Amino acid sequence: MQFMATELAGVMIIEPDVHEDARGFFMETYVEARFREHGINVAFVQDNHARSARGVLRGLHYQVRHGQAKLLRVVQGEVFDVAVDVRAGSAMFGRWVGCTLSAENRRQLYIPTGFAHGYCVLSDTAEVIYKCSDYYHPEDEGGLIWNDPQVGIDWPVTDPVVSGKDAKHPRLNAIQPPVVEE
Ligand SMILES: Cc1cn([C@H]2C[C@H](O)[C@@H](COP(=O)(O)OP(=O)(O)O[C@H]3O[C@@H](C)C(=O)[C@@H](O)[C@H]3O)O2)c(=O)[nH]c1=O
Repeated sequence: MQFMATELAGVMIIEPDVHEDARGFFMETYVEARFREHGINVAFVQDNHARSARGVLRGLHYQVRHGQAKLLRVVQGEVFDVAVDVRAGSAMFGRWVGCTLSAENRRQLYIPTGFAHGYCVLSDTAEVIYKCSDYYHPEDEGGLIWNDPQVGIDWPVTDPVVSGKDAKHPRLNAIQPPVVEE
């Protein structure tokens, strides 16, 4: 398992060691002690699984008081996955990082609390699974509009399919900032 830093401190790409043999493959996807060695010291309490069609864009989401660190991977298809630093007062406020996650590259993306998250689908369908460090609190959901020019995410899709909810998120300068505990 290799941990690679990104331009946004705290957001990490994790590459598994894949053991292939005549039967198929085996890989470890989460080993608490290894993650801790790399500064990822969270307790995951919820796992999610979503399937989406080509061109779907979900996000950008975070929870305001019940921040969720997330560990994402793709088990079918390919997505472009994005984290945006939305922590008020952060030197990196509004900066984004993106990474292609696919069933083929088997990469994982770790996103700490305080970051908005979203992804778009690059294959006919894609199935994303992820662990979260807090429970879903729908009343606590914060959102950032996916195409805010101030953030300038270079999405590899034009005219994506977004939910009614996601079409209404505010721009960066009007978001409700997440409460980040030190
Ligand atoms: C996120 C979530 C949704 N739901 C329900 C609410 C709703 O009826 C349905 C679909 O919800 P949403 O439209 O919010 O699903 P979705 O747009 O996929 O929401 C997710 O987007 C990505 C980008 C994230 O980062 C996640 O944290 C989460 O916010 O599933 C749950 O029951 N539990 C959950 O944890």
